[in-house]
Amino acid sequence: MLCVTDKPEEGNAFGKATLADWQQVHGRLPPLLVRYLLSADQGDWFTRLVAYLLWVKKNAQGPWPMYINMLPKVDELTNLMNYRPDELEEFQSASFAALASQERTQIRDLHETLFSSSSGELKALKLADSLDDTVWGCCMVNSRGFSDVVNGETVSLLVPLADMANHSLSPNAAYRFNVEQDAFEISALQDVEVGTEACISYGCTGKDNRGLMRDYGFALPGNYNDRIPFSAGDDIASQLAAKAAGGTQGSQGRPSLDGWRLMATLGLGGRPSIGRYNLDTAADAARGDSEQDVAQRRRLAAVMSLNPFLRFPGLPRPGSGTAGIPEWSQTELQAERRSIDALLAQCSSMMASMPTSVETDEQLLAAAAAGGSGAGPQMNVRRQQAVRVRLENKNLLLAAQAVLQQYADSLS
Ligand SMILES: C[S@@+](CC[C@H](N)C(=O)[O-])C[C@H]1O[C@@H](n2cnc3c(N)ncnc32)[C@H](O)[C@@H]1O
Repeated sequence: MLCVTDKPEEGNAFGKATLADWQQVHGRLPPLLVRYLLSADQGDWFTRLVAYLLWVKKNAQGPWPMYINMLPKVDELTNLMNYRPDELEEFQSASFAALASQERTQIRDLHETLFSSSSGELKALKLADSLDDTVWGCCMVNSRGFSDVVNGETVSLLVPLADMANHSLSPNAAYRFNVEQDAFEISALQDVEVGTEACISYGCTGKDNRGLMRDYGFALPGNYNDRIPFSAGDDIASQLAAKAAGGTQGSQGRPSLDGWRLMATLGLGGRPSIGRYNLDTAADAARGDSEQDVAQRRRLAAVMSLNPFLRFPGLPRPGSGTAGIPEWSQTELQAERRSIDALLAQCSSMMASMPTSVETDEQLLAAAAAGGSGAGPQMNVRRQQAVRVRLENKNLLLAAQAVLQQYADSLS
């Protein structure tokens, strides 16, 4: 394995000693690389592990060439930093495109200042002849690196073969560094049937699909952390748009929904804390891969997206359904309906801003999976992944529309 630590100085379990052991087995490393790997103040664990991997890729013998050959090639990587500008359009999302180009800029800087064989600080090591080499190394460490805290020391590792385990919201296996055995272990958390995939948790349970795409290059169907970017309607752009459209949004102001009534209608329990409704418990109960769990997580993410617009009159109210919620006057009812309509209109306009339909996206993915020509010759792995992401974004909007419609129907 390749290992770097946050405390590489002598005397720590995984610093100098580990590097010395590695060299005994696999051969000497150049002094410049050893100095870089052991200097805590020069670069963080991430850049040190990338440097280590890039050197191993080009130079190490023994089992390393076989491992490197098993790793995906740069063309196969779907991490956001690897997207080209024309491929970014496939996300149909300004926020994914913005994050991707920010990532690309950062990686170009890192390449030029550190890894580049012609200009970087480590140029004598000839680690990266092109930007693609640096992108590859960074994506590998981002998406395949493990980290663990052992005796107070944070270790970051690349562990051949162990890094084949995929991420699951309901993992049946877990990893740890076993200090007594001096071994990295993946062990089952439960009985695992023959033929069942062993999955671990990447420890990314709080990441939305943008974060997952940035770090790993995949997105989760029904990611509970995803949020619809509803506008409060009080920013200048919305006010101007509302004015141009006849002033309805401006005159109505920020949408506001009765949180108690909405949750009772949707059959959701829980209560708000620190001004924010929390559905983590319900999301925790729907961590499986079944369509039902995916749909439930989307619905919960849709409700959580409405959080900024929820009010909870008469806090604290026990979660006892609609019982005890006072009758509304016609004026109050109309105000509530206007807010629902305003939020539904935002869903429709976000949906309309994406050029393809759910059906088209599904057909494109089915054609790509079947390997037919329906997806067109341009449908490389990054484009396919972007289509999956935009389809997920649309499904989240559909879930929000369903939630809002259910609430609207309950008021009539
Ligand atoms: C550590 S590797 C896991 C093994 C990987 N399948 C392989 O051998 O190349 C991490 C990569 O696997 C993929 N991956 C892991 N978990 C996934 C999941 N739940 N859904 C889709 N792709 C996943 C992503 O491409 C990620 O960057």
